[in-house]
Amino acid sequence: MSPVPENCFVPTSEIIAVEETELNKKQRNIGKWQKMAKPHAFTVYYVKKARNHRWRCSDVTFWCVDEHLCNQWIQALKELLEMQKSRPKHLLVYINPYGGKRQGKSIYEQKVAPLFSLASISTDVVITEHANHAKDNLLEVNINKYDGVVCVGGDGMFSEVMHGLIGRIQKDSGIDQNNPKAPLVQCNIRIGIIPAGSTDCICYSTIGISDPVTSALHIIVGDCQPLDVSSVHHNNTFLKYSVSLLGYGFYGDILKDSEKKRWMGPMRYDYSGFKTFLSHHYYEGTISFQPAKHTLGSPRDKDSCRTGCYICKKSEQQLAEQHKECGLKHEEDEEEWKVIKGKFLAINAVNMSCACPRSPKGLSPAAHLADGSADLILVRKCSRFDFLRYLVRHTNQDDQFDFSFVDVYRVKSFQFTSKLSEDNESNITDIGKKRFGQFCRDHPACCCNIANSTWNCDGETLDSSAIQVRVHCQFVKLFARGIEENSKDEAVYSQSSIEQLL
Ligand SMILES: CCCCCCCCCCCCC/C=C/[C@@H](O)[C@H](COP(=O)(O)O)NC(=O)CCCCCCCCCCCCCCC
Ligand SMILES: Nc1ncnc2c1ncn2[C@@H]1O[C@H](COP(=O)(O)OP(=O)(O)O)[C@@H](O)[C@H]1O
Ligand SMILES: [Ca+2]
Repeated sequence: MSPVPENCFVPTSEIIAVEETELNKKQRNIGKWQKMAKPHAFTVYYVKKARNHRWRCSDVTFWCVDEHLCNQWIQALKELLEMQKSRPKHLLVYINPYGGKRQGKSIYEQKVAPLFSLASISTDVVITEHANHAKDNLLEVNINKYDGVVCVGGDGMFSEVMHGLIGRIQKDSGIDQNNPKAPLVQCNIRIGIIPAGSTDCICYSTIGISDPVTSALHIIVGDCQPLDVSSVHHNNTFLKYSVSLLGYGFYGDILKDSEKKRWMGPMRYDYSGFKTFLSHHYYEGTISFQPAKHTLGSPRDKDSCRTGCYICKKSEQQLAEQHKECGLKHEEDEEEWKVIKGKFLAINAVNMSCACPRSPKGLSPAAHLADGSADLILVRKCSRFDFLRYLVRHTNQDDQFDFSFVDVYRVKSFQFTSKLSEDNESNITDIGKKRFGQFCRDHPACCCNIANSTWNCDGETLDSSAIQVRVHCQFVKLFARGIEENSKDEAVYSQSSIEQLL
């Protein structure tokens, strides 16, 4: 029997399974049970909370002499489990075998599949053979027979599955995604993430750790965490959806360089990060945005989004009211736009904190998972030393927004146009541009922008630098509980409380 502290409790919502247990001879001959003629037993598997938001599957076995009483307990506990209606029974799983350190398949088989089978969850597993395999598959599969979709991989793999699901629902509902103002249909099929990628920021920012067993347990207990999603358009063409980082300049350049170095695995981001830091390119452009007046929070808040967050709840209520009023004209279009022109080292729009193992508090520590807004972070041209000071603050407790060259706004929509595309539109000759480009390549130390940067959209590059972005409140749902406050202290478990009842 596993050692368990005295006088503790397990919420039924965190029981994973209950099974009748066959006692072997050795077990029967220990302790007080050896005097029993024929002991009967059952085992309760439950979520045990460890440090740093880590969840583990623990078990405790209860013995008694009375076979009938033992069966009654098994029956009663199984009925309690049956009452947990939000738990998934049948899941569709996509595994990217090439994500991160290429361990997706073994992580799933060794750590996740045994837990799913313990929790009586049946699965259909697809090991992807090429990029977009999962996305294309989701457009044709019979999704109604599943209680959710699980992706094993990184942020890129999550993004692929999310695009498949959202695209499928819009297609089924006859919505044209190319129309930036189209009333999109929410995605109510929950997505689970088993982290096996390079950054795993979506997983880390939604449960507080990047750990496959913890994620599997969040899926099993059937929690639901809504997430804001940004739609990205270029004029009237749909480009992508984003849930974590939409980054131009620094993070766009890192991504572009790192794609050529996939063979390095997750290390490619550190290598390309160092290179991009040294290149110190800045980009000129205009950013216009609509401030998110509906949300209660601000990006400089000291508190961060946690399980049951009241700011996200308030946005949920507002969303429900908006749905009721649907058909009435929204004033969104008439609301004020702020316009900022400048030279930027980085433009980052984040729908969540973007916490990850590299930066446990993330790019915007007070961003909310489901408040219907994104935090727009503008890092203007500054010295290399100052930019390094800014980056280092992502890894310690100091405020990364407390710099004269950094501005942060909470927004519900924004647009960006680079100076180069503005100039192109005003018909500056290409020849002149090429000469300018040549000049700068010959003098790399000058740091000026010889070309546009690229947008990094959850780890995928976008084809266009001029984009229009709109945040859709609580647009997708995850199998997750959010990040729990002091999870270790709250959770206390016991064997003796149940044992005494037997
Ligand atoms: C001096 C150290 C400074 C460290 C600063 C770390 C800030 C890290 C913030 C990371 C935010 C990540 C947002 C998430 C993005 C992901 O969606 C996306 C896709 O993920 P996937 O591959 O799992 O599919 N990932 C990415 O785009 C990768 C972002 C790259 C993060 C690495 C940054 C390293 C920077 C190193 C700078 C080195 C300066 C050294 C100076 C001497
Ligand atoms: N079988 C496959 N072969 C090649 N690429 C794939 C495959 N399956 C998925 N992908 C693509 O790989 C990209 C990166 O995957 P991801 O799991 O996020 O890993 P990483 O975190 O290392 O970038 C995603 O954009 C996804 O579309
Ligand atoms: Ca948000």
